[in-house]
Amino acid sequence: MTSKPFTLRWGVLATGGIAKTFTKDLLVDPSTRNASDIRHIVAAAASSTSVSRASGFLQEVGAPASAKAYGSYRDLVNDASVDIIYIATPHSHHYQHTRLALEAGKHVLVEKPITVNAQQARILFALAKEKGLFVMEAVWTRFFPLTLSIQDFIESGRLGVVKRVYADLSFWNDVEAEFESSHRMVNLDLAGGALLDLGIYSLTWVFLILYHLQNASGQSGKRRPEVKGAMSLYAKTGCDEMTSIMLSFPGAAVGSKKEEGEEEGNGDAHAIALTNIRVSHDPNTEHPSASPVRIQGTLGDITVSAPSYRPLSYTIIPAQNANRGKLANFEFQTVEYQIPGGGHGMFWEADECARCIRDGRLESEVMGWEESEVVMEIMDEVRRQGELRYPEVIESTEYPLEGFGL
Ligand SMILES: NC(=O)C1=CN([C@@H]2O[C@H](COP(=O)(O)OP(=O)(O)OC[C@H]3O[C@@H](n4cnc5c(N)ncnc54)[C@H](OP(=O)(O)O)[C@@H]3O)[C@@H](O)[C@H]2O)C=CC1
Ligand SMILES: O=C1OC[C@@H](O)[C@H](O)[C@H]1O
Repeated sequence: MTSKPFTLRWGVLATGGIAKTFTKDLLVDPSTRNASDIRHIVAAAASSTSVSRASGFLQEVGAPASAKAYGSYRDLVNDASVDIIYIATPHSHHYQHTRLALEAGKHVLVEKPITVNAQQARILFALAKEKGLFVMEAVWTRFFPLTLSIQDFIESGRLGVVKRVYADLSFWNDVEAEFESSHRMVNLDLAGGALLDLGIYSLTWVFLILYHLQNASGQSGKRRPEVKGAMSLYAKTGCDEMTSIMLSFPGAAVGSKKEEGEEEGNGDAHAIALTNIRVSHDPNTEHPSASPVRIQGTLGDITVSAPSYRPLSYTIIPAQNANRGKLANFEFQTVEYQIPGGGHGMFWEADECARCIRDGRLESEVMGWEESEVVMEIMDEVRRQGELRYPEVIESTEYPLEGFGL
């Protein structure tokens, strides 16, 4: 007997670039990705600019005629026919808009980075817990079958003990010519800059392996890394244009299979997380650079194709040399993926929201609250070391504040 799929009704808050991409993915038939247990309905969208912008958006993405258009975010979160709000405003606005939705009793999927600092994230998670609502940071890369397959491979122990992860997401921009000072990539009032927009993916790859896969049993929790950052600021706006982070995970190397009774811990692991808006991880597509993500175990490497936020292949490379030969039990292989259904690949995170809400879970195990919080703490620390502070109004935890279209 097949049971009816669980239906999740979405309200889209904001009508910019990623809101369009995500909403189109919501409309992709889940059966194209072999998902028969859930379905998504685009129930409404809101623009802070005008109701006509919201209706133009709904038309453009191909939403059903029943979808409602609102000219205010508050009206959207108060719509009884909406279960979950997808927040796609600039980073600076995530805290205020997530609170708006939670206070109205709605579940939330909020674009990355969840907030501009860790304290804001903590408050949101506490509020969601108090109200019994689901909240997740929309780090879509975590939900790709490719990503889960890499994690499985490492957990199986076949790569040995992971000692080092290198991850880069950087773009070759003519910053002065391409970005007006008001552009969200460089505007400090919108928490612009490389770290929060792109560097979060480099940290994501580090965390997917060296944090997420840590075996925390028998310890008081997962081991957090020590962090050293280098940051250079863009003279025109003060946002970060280059940020490089070294992380050391003491005694937290992951990957080997432990035998019964064996001591916890595989020694240290190191990571390098890079981001830049002056030079690229791959400046010339005719002559591709080395992989932007490299995971190095004692039995071999995994390299991941660019771009690191939406890779379509990875390669497993068994370590081998004249002295030691090959100890790994796998062969060199490139594994290729396609995004099904003509979508962009954002539907997998939407499916996760539906399943969590269906099952009464307030947080996802793939992108849980604690991990979002620790990543934010690292970005706070790197900013502290780099002396980058955003304007008080967007670092604030006060709510509600004027000027956020509430
Ligand atoms: N997961 C991913 O792959 C991606 C994620 N992102 C994330 O999504 C978020 C939005 O990025 P993106 O869609 O590219 O941004 P856009 O600038 O294209 O869109 C942002 C939207 O937010 C609304 N908004 C509300 N207040 C403001 C304000 N003060 N200034 C500007 N816009 C405002 C506007 O919609 P309206 O007028 O309708 O209210 C605007 O269209 C960011 O947090 C970014 O990190 C971005 C790109 C890719
Ligand atoms: O999340 C993102 O991924 C792709 C980038 O181009 C974009 O700026 C960023 O927000």
